Order: sequence, then C-alpha cells, then structure tokens
Amino acid sequence: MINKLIANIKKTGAPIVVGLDPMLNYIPKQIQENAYKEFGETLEGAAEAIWQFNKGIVDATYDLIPAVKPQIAMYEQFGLPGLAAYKRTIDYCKEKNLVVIGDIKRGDIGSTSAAYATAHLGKIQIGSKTYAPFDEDFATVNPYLGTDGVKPFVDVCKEEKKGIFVLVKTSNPSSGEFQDRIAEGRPVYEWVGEKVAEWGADFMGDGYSYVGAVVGATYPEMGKVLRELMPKTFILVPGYGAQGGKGADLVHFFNKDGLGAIVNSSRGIIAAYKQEKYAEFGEANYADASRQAVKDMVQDISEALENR
Ligand SMILES: O=c1ccn([C@@H]2O[C@H](COP(=O)(O)O)[C@@H](O)[C@H]2O)c(=O)[nH]1
Repeated sequence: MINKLIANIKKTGAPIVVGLDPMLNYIPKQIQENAYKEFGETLEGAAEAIWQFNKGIVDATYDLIPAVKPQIAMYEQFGLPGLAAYKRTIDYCKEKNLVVIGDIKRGDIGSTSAAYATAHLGKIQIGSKTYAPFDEDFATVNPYLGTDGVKPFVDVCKEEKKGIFVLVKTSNPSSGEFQDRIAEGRPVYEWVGEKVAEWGADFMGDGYSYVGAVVGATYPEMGKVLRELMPKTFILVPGYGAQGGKGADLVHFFNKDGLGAIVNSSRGIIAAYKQEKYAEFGEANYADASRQAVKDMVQDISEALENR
C-alpha cells in the first residue's frame, strides 16, 4: 500500500491527506435537517448527516488528493450508526481510488493488538466465510506497549500488503511530558523513531517502508532530527492548519526526493467555509470551500519545498 500512496502522491503532486473528522457543528444545517427528516434526531440521523457531509467533501476533492484520514473517534461518538458511517466513508473513498488511513491509534498486549489488526487491516474467518471488517489501507498505532503490541499489526500488514503509522512525536501541546523525557541520554521520541525504522527495515516498498511514523508539524526541529534518524520511513504529519503548522515548518520532514512525508489537515479543510478566508463560499457551498482549501494547502507546501 505504501507504493499506492507514493503513486497517488506523484500523480496528484499533493503530499497531503484530508482528515475526515466530521463534527455536527461543521455540518451545514440543510444536510442535518434532511438527515433528521428521514431518521429523526437520533444517532442514525447524525450518522446519515456525517456521511452526506463526507461524501460532499470527497466528491469535491478526490481528484486533487492522494489519501484521506478518517478519525474514528468522530464516528464512535455516534455509536454503532457512527461506526457504520465510518465504514461507508472508507468504502466510498476506496471506490474513488484514495488511500485510506484509519486514525485509530490502537495498541495493546499482543493478543489484543492482533484482534485490532484483524478488525482494521486484516481478515476474519467465520466458518467457511472470510470478511475484511473495516479494511483501511493504513492504521495509526500507539507504540506505548512496546514491540509485542506493535508486531501483530506488522504481521497483518505483511500478509495483506497494508501499512501502519506509529506515533513517534505527536503534535499536541503536552506531547513532551513523556515523549521528550531523556532516557539514556536521548529523548524518548528518538528511541521510538529508531524502533520504528527497525520494525520496518525488512518490509520495504518503493524506497520506503510499510511501517511509517507520526510526527507533528508543530515540532519542526524534532521533525528534522527524526527525518535523519528514519530515512526510509514515511512520515504522517498532523498539526497543519488548525493546530498552527505551516508549509515553511514542514520542509525538513521531506527527503531530497520530495517524498517521505504526507501532511494532514482536518478542520482546516473540512470546515474551511467557516474561516473568514473562505466565507464567500457560504455554508451551502462548503465542499467548494474545501476544494479551494486543498489547493491552497498544496500551494503552500509546494512553495516551501521549492524554496528550501
Ligand atoms: O500527533 C497527532 C496525531 C494525530 N492527530 C490527529 O490528526 C487530526 C488533526 O486534526 P486538525 O483538525 O487538522 O487539527 C485529528 O484527527 C487528530 O486526532 C493529531 O492531530 N496529532
């Protein structure tokens, strides 16, 4: 799947991923009203609204982007109907030839990680039948439990030719509380980065490993160190836009080949119509505002890379 991600990035010239993190307060009133008319003000109604909202965004942007990253928490908050909307979104994006990164941040003791890996990246056998329950292309993985918590994901990825992005240095303000602690002379995120490179070393696609890393755009200096420490690791970079990251902060996340990183923006794209910059689009044209926000993000990153 890393090869498809790289091919899609080359085709679109856009090293970005649109984060599908729908919240009810981003969803235009008309979409919500239509959904509630059909399903009532219920979890089912909310799930229909987020699905219709996502579909609008995907239809307006799929030709410009290589990948999407649905954040499972935004769907889980609507219970089982929300998870059905998560799955519907994944299937639709795959129909549109987009790479789907499930932002699930799982990781547990080995046997439990194996079940998570089966649910999101693998297949489950039921009698004579086989099912791929969620079937994302990549999933995000929390490495806090160590190698036996990550290995089941790597094993499933090997079987299914899928991939993972392991949390190395997250974008949030408190990420340093544990991740920046010095252990044996080096910050913990460096130890994790080195381990990620090791987990992925014998699992390579076109120049890059199927085992990637998550490093926040909000910590550009650490991104530079980690880029050098993990030269063959693809980096998923959240924190652009709503969290303050800009194109100029991102140049060291990329290798000289212009590849090696994919930058996520969720609220900055899907709720673009709420920003003053895109206000002229209006609520009804929220998807057109998202399309423009994608173009602006690509231009911002491309210019930064050209001027580095
Ligand atoms: O370090 C991390 C890891 C994951 N995320 C996720 O990315 C998006 C960011 O949303 P924005 O609206 O673009 O801020 C969201 O799903 C987070 O859970 C992250 O932000 N940082």
